[in-house]
Amino acid sequence: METEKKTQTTTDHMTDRDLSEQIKKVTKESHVRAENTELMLSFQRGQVSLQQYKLLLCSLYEIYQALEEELDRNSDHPGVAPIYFPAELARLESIEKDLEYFYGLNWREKIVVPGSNKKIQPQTQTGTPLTYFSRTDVSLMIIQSTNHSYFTFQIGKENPEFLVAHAYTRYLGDLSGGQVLGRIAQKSMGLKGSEGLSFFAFPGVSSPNLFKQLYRSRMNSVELTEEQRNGVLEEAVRAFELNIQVFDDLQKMLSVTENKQQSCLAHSRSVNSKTLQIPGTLISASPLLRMVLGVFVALATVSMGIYAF
Ligand code: HEM
Repeated sequence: METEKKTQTTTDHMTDRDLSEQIKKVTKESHVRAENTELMLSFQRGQVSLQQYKLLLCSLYEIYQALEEELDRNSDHPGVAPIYFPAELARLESIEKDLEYFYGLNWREKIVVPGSNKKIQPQTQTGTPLTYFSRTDVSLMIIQSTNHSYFTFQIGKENPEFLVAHAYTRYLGDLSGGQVLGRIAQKSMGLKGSEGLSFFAFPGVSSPNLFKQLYRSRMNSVELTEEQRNGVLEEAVRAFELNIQVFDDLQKMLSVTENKQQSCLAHSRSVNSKTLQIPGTLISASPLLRMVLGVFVALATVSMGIYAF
């Protein structure tokens, strides 16, 4: 892009007083931890499942909705204007496209919640660790994402100059490791072409590397007092932590769902329930399907009994 070329030269002279260098340094350790979350390791091993990816998209939807709303609202703020690149970076629409691909046209109804977010907020305002499980796994996830949204909203209102920390963490990550992850995800899930993978595509960015250079130089052009600069650096570490937390919780949620499904089958307890719940999807279990499952479980139990005998 034209803008990329124009500012490229300015990035050759970075100093360790540059925000882009400082932010990279202070988040280095968090980056390693983010890379080593179970979810990210699944990606790197080429073992990401459709279920993991779909849940990740739901979380990202919440995160980018909050982030981009705040960036848009503060786009004229001197701390935001230089790093405001909606045409090149905005992810919300592409995530919506992917969610529509996986969940269908009425994906909003299926992935549940927002709307009730606001009522849930007092829970998160205290910064209480999100350890409790709510009614469904999906709303649990939304509560976690809301935690992220809450922080973004709060800083957008009180310290818009801190938004650069959140924007850096997500967008530069998406333009770096994210590019490789997109290709891995496509292979591991056996997706055709780019369907369901819009999140990873940046049609407005012809060269991610050049664009990252431009972005860094814009970050460095933001004028900050010493106190604000320290605040931004702290916020960046926090942004990484929030991402790690979302990934960890998402993974925990998946194992809870898997366990639930297993115990559901093992004990054939679905007498009263007409649905098998999988985050974001409700698979209706018809009476016939339930009967077949029941017979299957009974046969398995009998065969195990015979084997043990
Ligand atoms: C599988 C997981 C990941 C891999 C393999 C990965 C890999 C990479 C690589 C290779 C770079 C380029 C480093 C450089 O240019 O010096 C990078 C940069 C970056 N990554 Fe990641 N990453 C992963 C996860 C994440 C996550 C989860 C986040 C944040 C939520 C993130 C945020 C960033 C950021 C902000 C940068 C830009 C650093 C800078 O140039 O200042 N990464 N990542």
